Amino acid sequence: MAKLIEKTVVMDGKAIERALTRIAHEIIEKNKGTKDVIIVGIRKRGVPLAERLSSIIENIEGVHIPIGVLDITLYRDDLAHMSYQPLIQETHIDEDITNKTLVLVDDVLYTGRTIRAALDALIDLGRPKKIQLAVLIDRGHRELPIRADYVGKNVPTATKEAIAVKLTDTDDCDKVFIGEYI
Ligand SMILES: O=P(O)(O)OC[C@H]1O[C@H](OP(=O)(O)OP(=O)(O)O)[C@H](O)[C@@H]1O
Ligand SMILES: O=c1cc[nH]c(=O)[nH]1
Repeated sequence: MAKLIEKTVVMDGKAIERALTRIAHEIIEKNKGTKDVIIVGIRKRGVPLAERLSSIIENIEGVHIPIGVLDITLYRDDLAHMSYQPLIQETHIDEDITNKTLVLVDDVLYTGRTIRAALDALIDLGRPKKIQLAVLIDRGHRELPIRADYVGKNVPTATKEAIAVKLTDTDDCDKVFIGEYI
């Protein structure tokens, strides 16, 4: 199993908090408020990011935004290996998504395969009015015509590198670094 070595820290906890606060404002602005907005986090780290966005929006607007969860696993040898297949494990969205604005949230956007699988799963559930995408990091290297509406930080990377997002909810701290497999 390849080991990921930390090379460069690209966001610390403060930077992550500021980026999420900006994205929360952008979501409110783009949707002219929060009516009919549901935030859907992709496990694993998209879920705490979705919760943080929902709570920031609630602080700004005084409105609770419902959260849904998609569990999608990528089958592959390691992150440097390009051809992997996303598999939908579970979908938990309590609300009816018909005519709603869904904001999908993930930590890293890379090839776009996870988001394509997420779109398939959401469209199977019903007919949302629109689906938007928020990611903490866009590292480039798309293999599908997918782009994010809200980006915390664009981080150009080499394919041999990997982005690691660490969040206190799932790890020991809040930080994003570029690493390399050895
Ligand atoms: O654009 P893509 O090429 O699909 O890559 C992005 C996905 O890869 C990572 O998930 P990972 O499989 O590492 O799972 P994790 O979220 O549990 O860390 C990341 O969280 C995204 O979901
Ligand atoms: O570098 C990458 C690519 C996909 N997913 C990650 O979490 N990091």
